[in-house]
Amino acid sequence: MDLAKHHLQGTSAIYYIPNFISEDEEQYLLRKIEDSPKQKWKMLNNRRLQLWGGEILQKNVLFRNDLPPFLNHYPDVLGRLKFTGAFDQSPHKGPNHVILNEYHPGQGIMPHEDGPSYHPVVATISLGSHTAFHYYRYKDNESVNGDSGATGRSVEHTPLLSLILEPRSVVVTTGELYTMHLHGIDEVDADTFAGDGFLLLPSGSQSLIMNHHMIQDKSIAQIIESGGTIERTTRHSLTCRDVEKVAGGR
Ligand SMILES: O=C(O)CCC(=O)C(=O)O
Ligand SMILES: [Fe+2]
Repeated sequence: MDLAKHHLQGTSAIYYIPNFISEDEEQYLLRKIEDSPKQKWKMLNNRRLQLWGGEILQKNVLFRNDLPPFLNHYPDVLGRLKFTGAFDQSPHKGPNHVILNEYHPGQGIMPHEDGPSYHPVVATISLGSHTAFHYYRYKDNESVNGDSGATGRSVEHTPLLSLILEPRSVVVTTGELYTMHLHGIDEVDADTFAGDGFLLLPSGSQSLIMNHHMIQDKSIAQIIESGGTIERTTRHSLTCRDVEKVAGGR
């Protein structure tokens, strides 16, 4: 696959591929997720998740678990990701770890960095619903005191860049956007567009959707261009990465 064809212009290091999986594959994956044992879910305050491929327990080392067949046999999304070439420079030449996140409308994920356990390439597949995904910059020379008393760096309020992720798409983030910036999803029920590619943020300001010209879903594309609101439904995302260090060395 020619990854360069999917490069997001105006960014150093983002690739966006619509319809990375088919509708049948999406339904199959959603069924497998629904059928997964209840105890696989880790409950967080405002989201639940599952870890596949193992757990990162100490010193950024992955203690491996088998990946489920729906990731590496049918529909083999991990093989397909390898084939894009995005992971050619990573130690295992492909993702060995997947986080499944579930977001109901109104749920999201605070701006964060993914940290040093992973090779700095991340591929995220969206299932079931679109979402708006933001990258943020740290503020220069400014720190804040967090709840734990730890001093952190404060984050710019307005995203550096924003994307709409369609169901069945994959977004690949590499380089500085991964290593120096943060990413997050606002906790909103719906996304409202001002037209001409601009998203209205909860703060009232606007952010240009950088991939608006790459959107394949006609109704989503039309609302992004002309203005309007798209309700979110439940979204499942598969965040696929290569953990560099693996217990036992493989
Ligand atoms: O659900 C997403 O698209 C992002 C998830 C994420 O950033 C993470 O799990 O670290
Ligand atoms: Fe993340």
